[in-house]
Amino acid sequence: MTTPVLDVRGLAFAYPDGHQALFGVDLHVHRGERVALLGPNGAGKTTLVLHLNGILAAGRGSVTVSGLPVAKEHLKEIRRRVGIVFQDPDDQLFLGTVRQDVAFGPANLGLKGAALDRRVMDALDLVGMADFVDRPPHHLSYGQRRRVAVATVLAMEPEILVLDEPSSNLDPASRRELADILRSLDVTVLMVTHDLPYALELCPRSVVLSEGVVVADRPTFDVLTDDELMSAHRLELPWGFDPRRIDSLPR
Ligand SMILES: Nc1ncnc2c1ncn2[C@@H]1O[C@H](COP(=O)(O)OP(=O)(O)OP(=O)(O)O)[C@@H](O)[C@H]1O
Repeated sequence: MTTPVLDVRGLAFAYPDGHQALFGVDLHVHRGERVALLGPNGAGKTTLVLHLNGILAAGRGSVTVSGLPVAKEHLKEIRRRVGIVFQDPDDQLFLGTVRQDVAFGPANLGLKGAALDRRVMDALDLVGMADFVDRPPHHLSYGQRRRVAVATVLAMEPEILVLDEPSSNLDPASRRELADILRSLDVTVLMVTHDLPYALELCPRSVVLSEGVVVADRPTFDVLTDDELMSAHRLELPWGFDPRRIDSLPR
């Protein structure tokens, strides 16, 4: 078996006020997988994600990314390997142009000149935003800003792309276009979402976190059709959506 890209073992964490948010979480993600992280509000999903690039430090247990422990001495490399796209694109876009925002991370790693330009354009091409390279991000629509936020992370050539609620606030066409983009990328994906049809469409595997514990780690279809599991952990499908009536599932 190859080394997992993401290897979380026995991760436990309490916030400074004493609230225990994670109780011994195990999660192994291999190269090329797309995994959905599901669970009700307050389950600990964000807390887990914030451990993946060292924003929070494990109380107990460990996180490694392609064999490298998430620890203070490796943070720069860990943050290159783990690209997190936060829910609000405006948390990620803060410079004058799309080019500057996408160049920011790779320039910090020392890339310059033509190599930096190529990296920026390649990342924007992947999300279909190359024509917007000289536009100010605040002149773009929300869906376009989300794509540029994904490009800022792709420009770092991460080993794992972590997306927090990628479909939120997108209109149906933008939601589908982003799904097409994510499916086309040659990168390992961990996606936090409450949008269960999106999880089914994009992620063959789902991990369900509830009250700081992994309660299921199975094919997404199996999770979404397990009525007992779904109702026990406050997971609900949108009205009228039946996973059994989907023609083809992602691989
Ligand atoms: N800074 C903090 N201090 C204390 N408790 C916190 C803090 N941040 C989160 N929590 C608590 O930790 C638990 C897990 O929160 P977390 O944000 O990880 O959940 P989540 O699964 O991401 O929820 P949501 O789906 O609502 O985004 C919750 O009970 C929350 O109230």
